[in-house]
Amino acid sequence: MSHVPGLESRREAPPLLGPLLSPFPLPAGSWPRQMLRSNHRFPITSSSGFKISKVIVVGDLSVGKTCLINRFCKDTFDKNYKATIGVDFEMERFEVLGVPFSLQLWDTAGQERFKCIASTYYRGAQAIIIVFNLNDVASLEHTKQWLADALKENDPSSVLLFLVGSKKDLSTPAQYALMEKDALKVAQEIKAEYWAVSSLTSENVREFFFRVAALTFEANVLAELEKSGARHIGDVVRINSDDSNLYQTASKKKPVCCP
Ligand SMILES: Nc1nc2c(ncn2[C@@H]2O[C@H](COP(=O)(O)OP(=O)(O)OP(=O)(O)O)[C@@H](O)[C@H]2O)c(=O)[nH]1
Ligand SMILES: [Mg+2]
Repeated sequence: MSHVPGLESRREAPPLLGPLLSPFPLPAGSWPRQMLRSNHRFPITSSSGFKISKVIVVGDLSVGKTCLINRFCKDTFDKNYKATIGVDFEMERFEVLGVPFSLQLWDTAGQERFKCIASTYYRGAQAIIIVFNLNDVASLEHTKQWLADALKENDPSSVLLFLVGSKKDLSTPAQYALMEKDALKVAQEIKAEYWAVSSLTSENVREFFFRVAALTFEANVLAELEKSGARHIGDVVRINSDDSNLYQTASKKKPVCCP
């Protein structure tokens, strides 16, 4: 299983990465519990803005949003469908090069009758994950509407977009290849990164959320640096699968370029 060096989810720290990780205690405070379900107790704000990112997960009913989050956060899979009512919530904690970082994962309801409740939680997202079922082309067609609704409450120029095809285990390779073509086209149109996952087998689930964490963390660090004016020409902030250093300062003569 691959990983991003320097980026670890707290619950799944593999022993090999021990030196990069340091345990950190749960902060005091608690979440409002109405409509929410969280496995951790955290204050909702942080003194450092880049340490928490809000991520919303949207898409048609029964495409597998809840299973995706549960596979990553709890390593569980429930084959029985239980509709999400309004929203659910999970917090996943990471450490990126020693910096505690959390993703707030907002699991929204796909059922029409709960949509207006769920949409009140869209605001302030730094990433939008739009899920569709790889075996249901209508759910892919609906992704643009889900995105449009989510973008009404967010800044389209700064939000990160992910298009996720779910239930890959149910497709034959030939069926998957066909659907992938359409999905890549949609992803290109909406400028989203495309992933195909299976919550049943776990395929790509961890890799996908680590990617979300890496990109949102990077975006937040850049935004903080811009805000504080601490960033100089020639400085590079980057996280990708080959990097072990989050922040590098390059000389002006020989800048290091982002990939
Ligand atoms: N085979 C297979 N089934 C899946 C997978 N992911 C989800 N399912 C099944 O699909 C059904 C719906 O999953 P949910 O995660 O509850 O769907 P949802 O998108 O959260 O639905 P709403 O909360 O109504 O919006 C359940 O019966 C799951 O067991 C998967 O990767 N593979
Ligand atoms: Mg659900």
